[in-house]
Amino acid sequence: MEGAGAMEWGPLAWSLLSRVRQQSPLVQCITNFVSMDLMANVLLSAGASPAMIHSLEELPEFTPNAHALCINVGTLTSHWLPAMKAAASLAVQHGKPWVLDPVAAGASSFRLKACTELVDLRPTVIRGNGSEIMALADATVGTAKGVDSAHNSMDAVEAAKSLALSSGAVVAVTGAVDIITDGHRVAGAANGVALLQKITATGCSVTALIAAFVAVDPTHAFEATASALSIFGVAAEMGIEMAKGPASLRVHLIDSLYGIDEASVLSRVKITHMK
Ligand SMILES: Nc1ncnc2c1ncn2[C@@H]1O[C@H](COP(=O)(O)OP(=O)(O)OP(=O)(O)O)[C@@H](O)[C@H]1O
Ligand SMILES: Cc1ncsc1CCO
Ligand SMILES: [Mg+2]
Repeated sequence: MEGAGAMEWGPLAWSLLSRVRQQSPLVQCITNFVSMDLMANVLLSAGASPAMIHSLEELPEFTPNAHALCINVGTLTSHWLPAMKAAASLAVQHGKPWVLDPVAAGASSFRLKACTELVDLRPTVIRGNGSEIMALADATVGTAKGVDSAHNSMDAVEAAKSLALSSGAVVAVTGAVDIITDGHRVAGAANGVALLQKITATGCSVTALIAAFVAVDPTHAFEATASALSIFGVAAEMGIEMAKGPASLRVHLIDSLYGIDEASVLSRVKITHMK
């Protein structure tokens, strides 16, 4: 696939979603207990195939067969970390893309160190909220508010660029405008609704959706990441038209992602190059 320089974002995002639906990539998720259900359902509704498999013993047989891996440290313990590291190493060894969600990276030194060690294992994409990306880029504990962001995504643009350059990953910061950067290019995806912040694990789930999109076009991680973020936001925009609050938005978000068609993607995707 061509890069977005030569293509419009709408058709590109539609083409990637179509590939996810056709190829149904197997996405291994090592994720927190809170997000497992929503993450698996978001992946299924987009057409991908989720597998929440995290035991160290299974990884050598399972991870090489996955099309992408998503690692999320939300409910991290010292027992889970070795499996996360082993899975990341296997993914890299077998040429599979992997995506890191550094949940609450600045909440404790244990968590920050774990996230830094995972970044050293060369994720294809890192997706976090503003506070998480700033904590990780500056290697600082204490600036975050638990798993929720205390910063706007725009506050984290420079941190995202420096993390992208130091890690080699595409870095995405979610917020009112989602920022996507490889350290050189910066794009903004302006889809989504503020009420998503009142549904736990929507950020975790969009990270897994990024893994599914990168699975079908691993050599264009920047474009795949922006497209996944925008499509998720479009599904939320369509879902909110039917929702009465966070609980029903959660349901309509999944329905909208499942049913989203080409016309909706082409008319609603709002991605712009910022640099
Ligand atoms: N103010 C906003 N307006 C529109 N969309 C938003 C806004 N804030 C967040 N979003 C969207 O909500 C989703 C989750 O992003 P958020 O930054 O809240 O993730 P998070 O903090 O990691 O969430 P969680 O930890 O609960 O999974 C993304 O799709 C993002 O684009
Ligand atoms: C609420 C919560 N706590 C740890 S992980 C998680 C899900 C949102 O990140
Ligand atoms: Mg999060």
